[in-house]
Formats: sequence, structure tokens, C-alpha cells
Amino acid sequence: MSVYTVVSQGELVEFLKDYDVGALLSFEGISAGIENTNYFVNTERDGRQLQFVLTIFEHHTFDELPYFLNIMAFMAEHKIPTAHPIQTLSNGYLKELKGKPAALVERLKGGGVEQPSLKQCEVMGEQLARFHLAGQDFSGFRQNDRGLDWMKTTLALVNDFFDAEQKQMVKEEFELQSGIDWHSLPQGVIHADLFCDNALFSGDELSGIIDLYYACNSVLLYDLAVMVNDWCRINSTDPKQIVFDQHKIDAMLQAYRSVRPLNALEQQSWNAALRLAALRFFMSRSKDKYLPREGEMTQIKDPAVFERILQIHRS
Ligand SMILES: Nc1ncnc2c1ncn2[C@@H]1O[C@H](COP(=O)(O)OP(=O)(O)OP(=O)(O)O)[C@@H](O)[C@H]1O
Ligand SMILES: N[C@@H](CCO)C(=O)O
Repeated sequence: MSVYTVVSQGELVEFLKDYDVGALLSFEGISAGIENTNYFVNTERDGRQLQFVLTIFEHHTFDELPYFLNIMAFMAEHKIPTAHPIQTLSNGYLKELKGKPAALVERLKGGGVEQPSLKQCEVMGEQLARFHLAGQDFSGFRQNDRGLDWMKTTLALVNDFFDAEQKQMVKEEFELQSGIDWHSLPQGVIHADLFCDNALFSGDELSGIIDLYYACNSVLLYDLAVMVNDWCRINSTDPKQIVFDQHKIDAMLQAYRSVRPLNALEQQSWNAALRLAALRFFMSRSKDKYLPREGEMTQIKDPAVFERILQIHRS
């Protein structure tokens, strides 16, 4: 259950006065998600029922949030399926609730994906390319705070928990990545965490991409690699048995390239991008497992999954 900040009816009624959303009908904490507190919020305005998601940000500062909320609004306005944040009557998309930053966003239909279909992989390939193209006109900028420097700092924290084989593999991967000039590849706004649980589908129709709170300006190919690593594999309860589904990879890549073709350097760098994306989540999951944040109610996501994915891309 991830409701870290409990909100009363009275507090929510007061909060909603700064929005043109009508009167509060009901609200309910959302159990999925681990970073933030989320509530479903239902209101009624002019006889119509409206549905929203209220997010109370547990880790981000007020300063860094406008970048993410502006991207969500920008993408929704460019017909990329994302949840549009709701404008306050006073100023912008961000407000304070219980001393923390908070935002109200449009509630999308559908649910997260557990076993993506071939069609869903194709849809995501196409939509990510459209997201990347639209992002070329977005004026905000944010550095990737989960880039190679962050991975190196994280490795220093977790390396002692690794066995000799893991240490050697990770050392080789950092050597490989440090030798690549990622800046010479096409850059732009990336989602940076587009896993299956961050896209809501109704059947094979994408209702929206959510959780843009790692978005940043970085390497477009890396974003595609993050997505392939999570969407295009056949999972097993034993991470060592994970395998990729080549049909899903082909469907996703073909759909992406039909909207934004990959240049020669991107094609050459594909394997390295898959390895960089695997390394990033191997590092973050290792840190969460070995050095969990105090007081955090976290379902630990298994780093062995990304260790295996890294091994597959190395072979
Ligand atoms: N705009 C939305 N419309 C409908 N449902 C949403 C929306 N945003 C979030 N949700 C629901 O809330 C759940 C939690 O949201 P989210 O994944 O953003 O959680 P988080 O704690 O902020 O992030 P993380 O998953 O990284 O821990 C989602 O799985 C989804 O069911
Ligand atoms: N998508 C990440 C967690 C949120 O960043 C993972 O599965 O490790």
C-alpha cells in the first residue's frame, strides 16, 4: 500500500477550491506505485462526473516538478497519449498539500500491462517515436540524473555486495560505456522509465503513458532500449530463465523506425544502448536491495532480472 501521506476529506475539499473541477464526490488511495502517494479523486461539475488522479510527491522538490508536469501537458497537447495535468486557478500545475508538492492530473482509462501482446509492443514502439519527435520542440531542459556518472557513484556503494563474477562483468560494462560518445547520438526529451507498468492500455489501445518523473533530455536510443528490455521478453519466476521474444523486439523496433528512422550510428550503438539500459536498472535495483531507504515501504524489484538481461546482451 503506497499511501504515505494521508489526506482528509476536509483537506481535499480545501485543496480542490483552487481548481475548476466542481465538488468532491469521493476519493480513494491507490495501492500500486512505490514512489509517491496517489489517490483517485471523483468530482461533479455541472451535472457531469469527472475523474482525476491526485499525486503527492514524496521525494521531488517544488523546483524540479514543473519540468515533468510541463512535459505531460506538452505531450498531451501534441496528441501523445499522456495524462494532462489540471491547471490551478491561481498559477500553474503545482500546489502544496500537507507541506508537500502535489498535482491533480486527468485519470486515464485502462490498466497496466503484465504480459504485453505483440500488438501492444508495436503500439509502444510507434508512440515512443512520436513522443521523441514531439519532444524536439519542447523548450525545457533537465539533465539525466540516472546517467553513467550516477551509475558509477551507485556502483561504489553496492560493489562490495557483488560476487567476483558480478564485479568483473560490471567493471567490463563500465569500461565499454565510458568509451562510447553518447553525445554524438540524437538527443531529446526521453521518458527514461517506460516499463510495462507505466503505460495504461484498454485491450490493445494505449490510453496513456504515465509516471514521467524520470524524464530528462538525453539519448533517444537509450529510451528505446529501456523499453525493449522490459516489454519484449518472456519472463520466468527464475530470472536466469528470462529470454527475449524476437517477434516482439522486431514489432517494437519496426514500429518505432517507421516514425523515426534510426541513423547509422544509432544502429551501430544498439547493443551498447541495450547494455546501458540494463546496467542502469541493475544498479538502481541493487541499491534498493542492498541499501534500502529507511522507512520506505518498498516492494524490492529483483536486480537479478537486469543482471540476466545484461548477460544476454553481452553474449
Ligand atoms: N493518470 C492516471 N490515470 C489512471 N491511473 C493512474 C494515473 N496515474 C497513475 N495511475 C494509477 O496509479 C498507479 C500508481 O502510479 P505510478 O506508477 O505513477 O506510481 P508512483 O508511486 O508515482 O511511481 P512508481 O511506479 O515509480 O513507484 C498506477 O499503477 C495506475 O494504476
Ligand atoms: N521501473 C523501475 C522502477 C522505477 O524506476 C524498475 O522496474 O526497476
